[in-house]
Amino acid sequence: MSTEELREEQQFVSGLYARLDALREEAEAAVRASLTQVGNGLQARLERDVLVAERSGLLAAFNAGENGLCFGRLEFRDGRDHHIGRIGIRASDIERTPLVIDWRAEVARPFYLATGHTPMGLRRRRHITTEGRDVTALHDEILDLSDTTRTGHEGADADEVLLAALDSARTGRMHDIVQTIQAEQDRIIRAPHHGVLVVEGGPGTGKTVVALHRAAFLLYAHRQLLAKRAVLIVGPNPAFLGYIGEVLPALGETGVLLSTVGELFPGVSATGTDTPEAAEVKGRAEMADVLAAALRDRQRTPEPGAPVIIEHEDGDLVLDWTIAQEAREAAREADVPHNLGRPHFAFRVIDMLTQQLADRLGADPYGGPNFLGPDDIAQLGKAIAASPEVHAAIEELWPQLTPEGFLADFLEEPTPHLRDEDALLVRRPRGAEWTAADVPLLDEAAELLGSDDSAARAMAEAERAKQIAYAQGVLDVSYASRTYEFEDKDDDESEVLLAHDIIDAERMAERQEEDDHRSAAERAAADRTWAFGHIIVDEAQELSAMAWRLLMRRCPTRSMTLVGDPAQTAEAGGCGSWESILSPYVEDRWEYTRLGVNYRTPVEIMDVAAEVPRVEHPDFQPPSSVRSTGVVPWARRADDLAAAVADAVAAETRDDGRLAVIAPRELHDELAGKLPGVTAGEALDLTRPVVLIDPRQAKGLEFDTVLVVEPGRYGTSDLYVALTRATQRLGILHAQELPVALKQVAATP
Ligand SMILES: Nc1ncnc2c1ncn2[C@@H]1O[C@H](COP(=O)(O)OP(=O)(O)OP(=O)(O)O)[C@@H](O)[C@H]1O
Repeated sequence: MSTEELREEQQFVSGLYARLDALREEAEAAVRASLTQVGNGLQARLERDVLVAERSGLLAAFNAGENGLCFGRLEFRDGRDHHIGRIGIRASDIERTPLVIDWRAEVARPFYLATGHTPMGLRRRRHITTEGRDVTALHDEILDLSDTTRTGHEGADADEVLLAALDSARTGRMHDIVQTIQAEQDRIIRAPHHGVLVVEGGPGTGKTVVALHRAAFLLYAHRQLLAKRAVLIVGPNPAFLGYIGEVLPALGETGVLLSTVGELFPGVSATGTDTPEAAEVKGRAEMADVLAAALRDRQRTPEPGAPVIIEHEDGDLVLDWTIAQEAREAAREADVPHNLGRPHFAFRVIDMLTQQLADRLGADPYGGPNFLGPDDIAQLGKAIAASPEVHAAIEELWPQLTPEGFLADFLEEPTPHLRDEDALLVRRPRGAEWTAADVPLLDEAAELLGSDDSAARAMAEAERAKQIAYAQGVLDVSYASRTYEFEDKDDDESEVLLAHDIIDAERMAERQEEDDHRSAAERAAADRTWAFGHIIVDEAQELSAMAWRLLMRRCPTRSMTLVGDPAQTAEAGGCGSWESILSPYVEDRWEYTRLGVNYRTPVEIMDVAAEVPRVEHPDFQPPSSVRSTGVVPWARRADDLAAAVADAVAAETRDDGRLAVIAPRELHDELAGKLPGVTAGEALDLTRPVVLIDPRQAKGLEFDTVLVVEPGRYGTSDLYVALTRATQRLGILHAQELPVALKQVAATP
């Protein structure tokens, strides 16, 4: 191995870190200085905010650059020579020469796509491995076969770097894969952002990690739009979101909101749980009509012949079926949400009651015209409109409702709108905790109800227009700030990232509203009506039809990436096929793509796991595993299951890496008692060496070693998920019979 090459690369990388340090210090100093700057007036505040925002964004990127700043090098046949890194950095010279190119730039693509067959102009591709700031290894691939120059770092196996990454011990947190993105993954990451892209693939094919890199790529390629509208990533549960939460910050990206569907109704935290059957009922598409019908029932009339009598200073008012019916029709014809229809209803009722009173008070006993003039009638109308009794009667017939109040009423008594057997499943007393399956229903209710904030909106809009106009002026004069070091686009269209690109006038103005310094993602989290720039849904196969309605409302442009695996569907309410999910929203205008290589599970484990779906689908083909470890899965029968699990955990725990015991929930208490220091329950800490989870919690996660306990009690898809979580070793412990699919697993005493 040539130490000279290594030394030269080290020198380059050290220089790069020195530049990173300088840039970071500059940015920190700028933030500090701006924060202490007490300028006078709005302009000074705006300028300060611009600076703080752009420098803070840069700081996040610089901090991300600390680990694995530079990991590749491309030498082209035409003499071009580029280093590839996590972020782009330029030198301080007058030309602002790119030192390292952002992995997302077009010019970096051959790093991921070039092959001996299609070298994309490359002579040599180098993988640079670093630990901290030290270069520890180089792997070179010669792509131009006529080139006879050798560096001494040509590896026998081009996949060495990938395999080292796949073999490494797990930490309980997902890591980025910028150094080893595979060609099939690269195409998905960089696919155009318009429209719906479905990414399907079996366990371990990189769906999640690819989706996260896609978010990073889209934020890079469409920064202006997405910094403003933010990207939403939806995952199945909070533990999973914790597991993937470090990937985007490690790529320098912060404009992303990670959320479960249950967290998407601001002000409501879904702490309750539903039975799977209740969740299934609540998730059905027909619930939209059911809620609409329940709401129509809240728009009432008195029974014919049993009018509401309202005491009034000028005599009783009779609000009968005819008046209420006519007012209700008029309000419904307005075709607006319920709460916005209420003023229409109230207006008609007041109008008709006024007429009623006027007819009575001004009647000419001799049959002539009414004595009252228009002014008198207007006076009567005012008095009626101000009457608390009249308001109470209107409220009774067409109440002002909140989504929470309306849904709580509905769940307390879901008949007659639901069939008896379904009503039995979802019925619950008022005041019960909200569940994740309630959130799409609350969102639906909010849509049906609307809120009468038109006056407030008009005022806010006028104020905003003023702010935008002013902020635009400030931006125009204050940007001589071409001090960005970022390499942001490929060489051909090389362009320095301007402050304008990061903060435009609109966003600037938004920042000013009530001194609102939150990021777009933070503001989006607090706003039910926020329209995201792009939505990524992981484990998309699990979402109910009602959850899809909620998500589609959050993404009117339908710029979405959906990743999932129908074979892993666990929720009874999960949608059956991509067609059935998507056709109501985009018909057949969506792209479908598949990932076919399993990067997680070695072939020995996958052979065992694949037998599970094959019981029902004999032709089932799992993704092909990229690795083989020679370690064969085992099964052990034990009467004292908890003791056997404790022994197995002791035997399988390694110094580094993570072990998961996956067991049915009802065994958790007993198992936890035998596993000191284990983490379990809702507040899981996945970074701990041993975790105890049930199959649903295991979704999307991975561990070095997995012990699956009592698999006979799992459903097919839960079992398939559980068996495909290990990167190295799989053991099965059972007291009951093994399911047929696992009978072949080597039994150990
Ligand atoms: N190109 C790659 N380089 C390095 N590691 C990779 C690559 N692709 C995938 N991986 C790793 O493979 C593992 C599985 O990836 P991921 O969790 O994204 O798969 P998945 O398809 O979402 O799986 P599942 O459906 O089972 O949840 C992760 O550890 C991921 O980092």
